[in-house]
Amino acid sequence: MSDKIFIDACFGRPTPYTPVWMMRQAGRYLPEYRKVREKAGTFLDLCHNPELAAEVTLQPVDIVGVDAAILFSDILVVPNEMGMKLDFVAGEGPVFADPIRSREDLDRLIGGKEAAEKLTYVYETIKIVRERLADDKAFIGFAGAPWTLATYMIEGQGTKTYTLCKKMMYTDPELLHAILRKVTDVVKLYLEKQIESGVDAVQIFDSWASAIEPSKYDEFSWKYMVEIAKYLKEKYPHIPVILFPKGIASFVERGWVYGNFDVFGVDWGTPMALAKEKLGERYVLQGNMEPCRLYSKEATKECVSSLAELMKDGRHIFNLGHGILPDVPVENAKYFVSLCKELSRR
Ligand SMILES: Cc1c2[nH]c(c1CCC(=O)O)Cc1[nH]c(c(CCC(=O)O)c1C)Cc1[nH]c(c(CCC(=O)O)c1C)Cc1[nH]c(c(C)c1CCC(=O)O)C2
Repeated sequence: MSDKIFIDACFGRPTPYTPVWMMRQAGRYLPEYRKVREKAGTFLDLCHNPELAAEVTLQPVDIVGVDAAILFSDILVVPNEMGMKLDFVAGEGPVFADPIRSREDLDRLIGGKEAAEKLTYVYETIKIVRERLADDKAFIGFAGAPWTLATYMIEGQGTKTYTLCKKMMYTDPELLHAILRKVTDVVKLYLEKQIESGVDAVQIFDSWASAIEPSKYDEFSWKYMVEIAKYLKEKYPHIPVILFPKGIASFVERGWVYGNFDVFGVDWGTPMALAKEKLGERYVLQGNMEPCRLYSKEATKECVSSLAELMKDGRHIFNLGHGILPDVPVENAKYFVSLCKELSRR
């Protein structure tokens, strides 16, 4: 048993209630976040400032009452430290000025240990949070899945069609694999360093998993996530690993998911009952309320009640099925968190 119910839940141990946190819980829906963000300057300035990044990491624990803090940073600091210049353009999201289009572009990037060692501000943030976080709360570190990171590195920005990375998938798969290999090797060391700096668990976000057709998903994404998980589980068996591939209900349906990790993050497009039937004995399940339900207390209650009933035997962690949106009323986020605890109390 751990002093943190989130960690017990990740390992499927009995807990007094089902723990809850929200993806993207440190962010713009909180006025306290917006205040710190203004003081810091740009979004990247905030990521680079350990004192302020630690402050916003802790905000949702204090304000909303979640059972775990998630490191405040962004998945894209990794390619940024590999040498790709990153900007967050207001209204447009992240932009890389020099996307990868060739082997030469890739070869220019820093890899392995050298890249992982440049992320010192992240490790500093973790050390500060560790000191300030209450003993009964868990601290989650994270990274982007190699595929999701590669989509930004190749396209140069967010995309709805993924044309350039999918063109590469079918016309030059060796180059795409070389990119994924280089990113995978950095992410392994990056997460290892997060663990050494003090996080209690890690989550890998494959937010754009659904862009890949099912017969290619394993080859271009999942196997790299599983490789990272295996590396971490062999070295740190006591640290739960959570994998979140968004939009792969068809795999869940076939019970295809494999790998040595602890928690499977269920997105909002996959029915939790299906995930429970197909994967619930092998993995603890996290999720999966549709984030837009947070706009309505009635819609929130309807979902939390049915999740609590379905998962009343445990092996569950409450979360949204993707990130919280910036204009959700804070009061509704608090309501969600307290309802999850209340309705799952054993
Ligand atoms: C795809 C992705 C990104 N970043 C992330 C993902 C995977 C998760 C997901 O699918 O939502 C992960 C992420 N980004 C952020 C966190 C912080 C921790 C948390 O609270 O979960 C985490 C875990 C902060 C952030 N990352 C970003 C913000 C907003 C920046 C601001 O304050 O202006 C925050 C709080 C910026 C960001 N970062 C990214 C985009 C597309 C954007 C712009 C869109 C947007 O604004 O939401 C890339």
